[in-house]
Amino acid sequence: MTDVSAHDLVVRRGPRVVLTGIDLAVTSGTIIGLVGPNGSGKSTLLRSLYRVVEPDAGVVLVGGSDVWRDLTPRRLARTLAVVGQERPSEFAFTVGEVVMTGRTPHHRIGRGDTRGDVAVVEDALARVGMGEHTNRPMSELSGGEKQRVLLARALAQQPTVLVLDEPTNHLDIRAQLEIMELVAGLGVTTVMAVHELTLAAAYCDRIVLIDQGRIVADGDTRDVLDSDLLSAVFGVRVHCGDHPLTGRLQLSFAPADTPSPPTNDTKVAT
Ligand SMILES: Nc1ncnc2c1ncn2[C@@H]1O[C@H](COP(=O)(O)OP(=O)(O)OP(=O)(O)O)[C@@H](O)[C@H]1O
Repeated sequence: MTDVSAHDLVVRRGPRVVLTGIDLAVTSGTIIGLVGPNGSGKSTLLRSLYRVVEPDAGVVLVGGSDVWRDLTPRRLARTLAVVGQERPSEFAFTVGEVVMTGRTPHHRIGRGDTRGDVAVVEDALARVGMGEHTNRPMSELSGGEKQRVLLARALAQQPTVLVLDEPTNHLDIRAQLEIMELVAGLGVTTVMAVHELTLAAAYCDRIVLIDQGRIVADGDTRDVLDSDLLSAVFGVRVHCGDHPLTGRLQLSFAPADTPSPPTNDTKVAT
């Protein structure tokens, strides 16, 4: 098991400060949901965790190692797998070939794929419901199928840390729930950026709310996904209630200027 932390991170892009004063601690085996408006800095924070954006100040530790000073990208990839927003240029390859690239960090240079690698790839594809698609070209897959394949590639890395940037992008509602159930069942330390706040509420152990490059709340799901806080950050009306089917937190939204119906007795932020 591996924990992840960030200490006093600052990221600048040209004259802009994109992230500042970021402190984050992710305990082994927990799922953290990173939520916030467009452009608030979620992807930049994730990219600094997976060693693509080097912070201008501060430190990122994965399993106690400083990702920039102690780890090469290859060594980090033996521990940490990513499903990012970047779309790889691998669409000339088959599904099986793309997922097999997840085994590369574990290969000695020059070693070919083993039967063990093939078994890991088959298992990863089966887990995301793509076991029948191994030989199809990536170029012909739908957006949701591609997203599942990219998750399978991350699983094939056999990581102890997963970083997911909008993992349910392009997925239909059933697939969203299946993927979140799968991730929750892995028991792997997970940091994910999520726009679907009801999904974040259902599957994350903790929520970190980020706005304009700063963490504005970090805590239990029901404390952070609070109607007043979300209303202030997103500029919309928010209703928090219990999901009628699961009892988990459920959120509904309306434009800021929406009047309440006459007999509304539920908690709604204005
Ligand atoms: N390389 C860059 N150069 C200039 N500005 C950048 C760069 N990368 C990110 N930014 C800016 O930093 C801010 C944060 O971007 P980021 O992608 O981290 O936001 P986000 O919260 O992931 O947004 P979204 O929800 O829209 O995906 C944005 O305003 C973005 O335009």
